[in-house]
Amino acid sequence: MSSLTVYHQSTPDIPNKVLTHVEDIASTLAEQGVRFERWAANAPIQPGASQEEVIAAYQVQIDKLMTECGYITVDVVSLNSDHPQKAELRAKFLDEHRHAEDEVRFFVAGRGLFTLHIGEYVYAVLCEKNDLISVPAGTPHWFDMGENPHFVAIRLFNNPEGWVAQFTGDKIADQFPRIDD
Ligand SMILES: CSCCC(=O)/C(O)=C/O
Ligand SMILES: [Fe+2]
Ligand code: NI
Repeated sequence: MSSLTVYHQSTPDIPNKVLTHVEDIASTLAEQGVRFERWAANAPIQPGASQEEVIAAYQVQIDKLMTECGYITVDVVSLNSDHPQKAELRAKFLDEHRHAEDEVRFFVAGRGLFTLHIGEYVYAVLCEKNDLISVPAGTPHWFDMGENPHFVAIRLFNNPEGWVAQFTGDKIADQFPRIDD
């Protein structure tokens, strides 16, 4: 079940609130400029599926986002627990970073935990299959896929280079809960 847990940055052990209804998650995140929507990811895609397979299965949804929002690049992160670089990839995304463009991710299988650091608050968004999230450019955040990743996310970018991150150097992510494996 998708969820949103909100903390003050000084109390990583004590959530201020935990939301599980999609409308509550979406409205709370919208107050911070974050888009969260429930889409339909009905194609039989499994973690480990190729980028080509995933893009072909979701071309309609990708075209809609590209046309509506002006994204120009798309790629896919498709990981299962057999991936040989799973530990390195986990560590990279767990380091707090920002992007110069919106972070747009459509989960079409599995799940992952995005944690956003906005002002003094921390918003941990457990995204699952069917969830679309768009985090505004410049928002410090990190992402946990767990020790045994199991997800497929379509990523859209408004630059030709695709994934580019500026790491903040802040080790705050180490204090906050990670995904339950
Ligand atoms: C869920 S897609 C992989 C993670 C990613 O692209 C990112 O930028 C995490 O912050
Ligand atoms: Fe990111
Ligand atoms: Ni699954």
